[in-house]
Amino acid sequence: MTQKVALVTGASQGIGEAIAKRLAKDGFAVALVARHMDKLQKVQKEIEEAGGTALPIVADVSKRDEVFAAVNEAADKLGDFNVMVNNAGVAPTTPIDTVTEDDMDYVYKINVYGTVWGIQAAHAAFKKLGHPGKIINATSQAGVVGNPNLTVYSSSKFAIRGITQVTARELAEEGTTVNCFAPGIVKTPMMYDIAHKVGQNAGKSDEWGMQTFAKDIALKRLSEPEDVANGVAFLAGSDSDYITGQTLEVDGGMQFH
Ligand SMILES: NC(=O)C1=CN([C@@H]2O[C@H](COP(=O)(O)OP(=O)(O)OC[C@H]3O[C@@H](n4cnc5c(N)ncnc54)[C@H](O)[C@@H]3O)[C@@H](O)[C@H]2O)C=CC1
Ligand SMILES: CC(=O)C(C)=O
Repeated sequence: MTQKVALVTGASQGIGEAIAKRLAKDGFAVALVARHMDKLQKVQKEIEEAGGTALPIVADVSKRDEVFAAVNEAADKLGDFNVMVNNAGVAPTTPIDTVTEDDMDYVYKINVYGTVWGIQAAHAAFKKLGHPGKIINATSQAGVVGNPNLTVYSSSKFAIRGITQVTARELAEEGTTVNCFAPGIVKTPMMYDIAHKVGQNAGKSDEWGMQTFAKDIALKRLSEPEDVANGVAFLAGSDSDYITGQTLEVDGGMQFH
């Protein structure tokens, strides 16, 4: 049997890096996409040292042609295309009165447009290869319940859940599933940046900022990137074949619905 191929965007650090490493461990050949080759090559080396297969590809997910080129390169060089993980995202802190047109363009072009381009490119590859696949999008607990001071980010993550539901219905006939994962408060550069701003505004430490988010976690601990990768591994594997259009919350029990 040929090796299945997954592409993970935002694979140079944080949650994307953990997902890429987990999917490689599960037997996927993994295309690693982000904007900086040196960081991707570091992740590639670690995957290969652990016995996996990884291909670094530089692309900006806000650019449609770059996302299509990345998917095509992954399919050509790795020999198939089965799973697309639209994980790349940005999360500036934006209290409502400060929101600018530039904030809206910046966040929506990466988080929302990037997800749409990723779904389109993956779907085109599945059609060309003549088989269905799995598309997995990053939303957030902040895309399930609005989070203060994150108007732009939170709303972009609500949009991703909407796009997931719509495309799950559109692609179901072909056997392709589309789901999202909703992390909680994960120890990554993104979350430490948000915590830093919250702490700074209150004249307190980054750790204090982190705990303001963490206080509502039922399981009483912050998330490791690997906690999220475990959920994504389930959505990428055959045990989730009968699940589509859903949001898998991997947040230690922050949001219940
Ligand atoms: N860290 C957290 O607590 C949470 C994160 N998430 C979501 O999980 C995903 C991953 O987040 P983290 O790993 O924490 O973020 P991070 O900031 O640590 O890493 C983001 C990754 O995306 C890449 N990226 C950013 N813009 C890009 C672009 N235009 N083109 C290609 N790659 C780009 C970065 O290079 C990096 O590899 C994001 O979609 C985020 O919104 C959701 C809930 C909580
Ligand atoms: C960054 C994020 O997704 C949060 C705070 O849920």
